Amino acid sequence: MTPVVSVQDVSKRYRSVAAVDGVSFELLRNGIYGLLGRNGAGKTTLMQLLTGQQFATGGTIRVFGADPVENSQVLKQVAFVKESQRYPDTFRVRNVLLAGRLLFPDWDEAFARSLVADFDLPLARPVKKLSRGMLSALGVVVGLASRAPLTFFDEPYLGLDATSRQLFYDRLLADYAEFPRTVVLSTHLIDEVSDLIEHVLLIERGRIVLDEAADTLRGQVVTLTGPASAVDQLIVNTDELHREHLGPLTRATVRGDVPAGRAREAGVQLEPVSLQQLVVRITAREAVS
Ligand SMILES: Nc1ncnc2c1ncn2[C@@H]1O[C@H](COP(=O)(O)OP(=O)(O)OP(=O)(O)O)[C@@H](O)[C@H]1O
Repeated sequence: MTPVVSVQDVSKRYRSVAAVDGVSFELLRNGIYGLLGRNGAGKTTLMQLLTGQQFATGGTIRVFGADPVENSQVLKQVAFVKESQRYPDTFRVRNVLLAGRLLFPDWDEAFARSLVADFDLPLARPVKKLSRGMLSALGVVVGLASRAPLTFFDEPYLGLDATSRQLFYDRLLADYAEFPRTVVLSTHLIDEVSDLIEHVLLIERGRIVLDEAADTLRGQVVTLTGPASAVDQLIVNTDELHREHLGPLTRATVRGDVPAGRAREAGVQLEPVSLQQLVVRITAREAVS
């Protein structure tokens, strides 16, 4: 299958900072990708590169088979919802919807209107008079109603309350089921989106350190707690992400197969690891190395 996005050895330098440092990956048609990573890891820069808003210092980027920079054929299929989105000073909420209708070929006006009602947005209010959370909700409305085949949400929910965030997740999932597309969601609220994400891209200091299906990860990462020698024997063929000592016990987080039966016999307790814990463990390890 031809990927929607193909990135090969791409870098972006800002003077001495390597914001993106030789990354290669693909985004396939119809999937919800979580683009995760710590502050300053390079997530926004990567999305700017993929949406033609920045020039790469090196490497090759193909979006729908072509270079996205100043390519209207590509860019009309791409929506980029960012926390810092600016609108013209005179715009009211309804002007933003009109702009969406004009910009995006797959825009669904009825869906946009129902989302506006869901988020309780006042159509006639000037955008600059919206609260912080309402502004974020407006971005979410545009991103969802655009039905763009490639949609980026870059931390779209600054100021959004928990109920509105849940509304976003629910509407995204329901609409995605009916109109599958490629969605990239960058967020620090990993626990909240862990059931939504089908594929994880983890970036740390400009490099991709994890590119894996979420289902694969769910079964693969565990924490073992038990006597050190028993833990050590069980994890010989795994990738150790973290280890701590709790008195006589060792607690190790690993990626790989750990035989549950043998663990039980050895008095070692196995616990699943959440996506958020996994991200914390991997980024902490990368920071040390
Ligand atoms: N225009 C710029 N000029 C100089 N440095 C920049 C510029 N934009 C980003 N950077 C640097 O590039 C690195 C990556 O920044 P980026 O905004 O992509 O990170 P991020 O993963 O989106 O972070 P956060 O989660 O905090 O939003 C940071 O060190 C940042 O300071």
